[in-house]
Amino acid sequence: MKNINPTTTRAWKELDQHFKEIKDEHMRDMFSNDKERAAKFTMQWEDFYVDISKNRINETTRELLLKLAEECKLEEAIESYFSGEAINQTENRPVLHTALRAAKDAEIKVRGENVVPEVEEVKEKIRAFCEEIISGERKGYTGKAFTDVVNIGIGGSDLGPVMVTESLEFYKNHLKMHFISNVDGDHVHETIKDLNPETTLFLVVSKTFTTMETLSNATTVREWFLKSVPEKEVSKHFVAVSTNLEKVEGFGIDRENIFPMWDWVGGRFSLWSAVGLSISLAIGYDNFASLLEGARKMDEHFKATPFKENMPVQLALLTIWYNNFFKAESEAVIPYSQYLDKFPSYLQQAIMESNGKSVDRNGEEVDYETGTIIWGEPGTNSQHAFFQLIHQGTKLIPADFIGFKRSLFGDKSHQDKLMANYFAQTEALLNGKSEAEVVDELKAKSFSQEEIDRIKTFKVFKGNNPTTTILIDKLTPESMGKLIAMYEHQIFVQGVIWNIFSYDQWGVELGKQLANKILADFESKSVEDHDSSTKNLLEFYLK
Ligand SMILES: O=P(O)(O)OC[C@H]1O[C@](O)(CO)[C@@H](O)[C@@H]1O
Repeated sequence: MKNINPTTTRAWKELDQHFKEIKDEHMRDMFSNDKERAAKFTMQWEDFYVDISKNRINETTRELLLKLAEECKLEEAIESYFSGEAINQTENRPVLHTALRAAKDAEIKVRGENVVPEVEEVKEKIRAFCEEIISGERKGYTGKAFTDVVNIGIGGSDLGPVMVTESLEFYKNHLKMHFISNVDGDHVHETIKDLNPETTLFLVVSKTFTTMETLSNATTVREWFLKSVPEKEVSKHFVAVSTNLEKVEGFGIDRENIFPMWDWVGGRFSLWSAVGLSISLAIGYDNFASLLEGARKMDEHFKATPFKENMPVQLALLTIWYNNFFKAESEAVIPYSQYLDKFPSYLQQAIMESNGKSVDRNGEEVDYETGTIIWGEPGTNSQHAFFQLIHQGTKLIPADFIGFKRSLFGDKSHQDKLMANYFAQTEALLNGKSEAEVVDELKAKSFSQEEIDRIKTFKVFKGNNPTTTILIDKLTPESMGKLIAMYEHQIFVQGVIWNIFSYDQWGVELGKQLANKILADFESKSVEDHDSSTKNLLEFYLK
């Protein structure tokens, strides 16, 4: 059976027509014409309150988007996703990050074998290891307890761990965490310069153990370590997380110091596996388990909730509405919590590496837009940086506003100011400010008519800028797990509707191959085999 091109569905055609009817409607009027609007477009589940009413949709839009999901066989796709079918067809693998947080007694089969017992075994290894390191029972080569942990990894082997570790900083213990990702030697040396090898633990994290950045960084760190420590002590200070046990052993890390993972876990969805070892070390295994539990609850919500009330489904359908009908070029994610500083960068990999595809599941070039561009920064900082463009620029930028009802230190005065801004921005983006309002305001400030006429147009805000408000009770390991999993499933739904394979990343391979070629050219000092621009640049660099 051919996979469905979404643009050939009846729902798509109806959405096209519906879009023409609704595209100029102002959300201000939608609200004043329907007093029930907010209630109709709000979803509540556990500690999550998600309000999508400040979006340029009405009930018909929602119905048609749901019809699109049905025609694209979303329900069947979810079943295949969770049951371990090889939905990553270009790599012939299942996509089972959900198995990493499944209940202990769940049965999830990969190639006929239930993988849950093996997952539990690795979790037990993580738990025991973290407890020994945190308590100081397991020590470095001179008998001192560990004080610092360095995670060496890149992409999914870095972004998830660093983002969660920083997001859950409040729950952290005494261990100081460091993350080395970039192959930039300055990054490596800046990180290790003040570390004491006697009390530092290194985690080399690479699913494939072939990634140039991680192997180079790990080699440099190992050499630095061996400058002051005998080689036999490496096993006390270096552990690895990988699927590639032979390569790790080849690097000189003992088999008992390897935490395995599996090819059915995609790098950008791997923080729930042993890739999250740094998270578990930083916040303790019990908190790591709560993070997983939150994600498991979101998995259940996603599987069992009717699509109309289903948070990941509704968020995904909105992105399709803006991306494919409004032709919005990007989406912003604005967390109103400084702890979530790295959340937008984490989502950039999760979303853009997954859905940046232009060939559909039939192997044909798509003739519609896919993958959305994601960017963002925490509020209120971002209000003083790029919000001007969202409010008064020419581009339509739908934005997710993530906030928490309660702060962690309980400073109500700050929390109220932070959240006043959070609510105010979505209200301002919705309503804008009309010319009449601007004129009244200027008159009240005793501006002359001449001055009013001169400046009024600059002060008008058109409004009608869509936002989704994701309001969560409190930032905890569990709510963080739910939040991340919500976006993971949003990515899945987008991929199903766009009819693309979300779980490979062939697009990053070419650059890697060329980097290796150029590295070889540096050695041989021969740069002939390049386009003239690259050749000139290489010559200039080598001079
Ligand atoms: O964990 P590895 O195998 O070192 O890969 C790191 C990253 O490289 C990629 O394969 C490509 O950037 C990512 O998907 C992955 O997260």
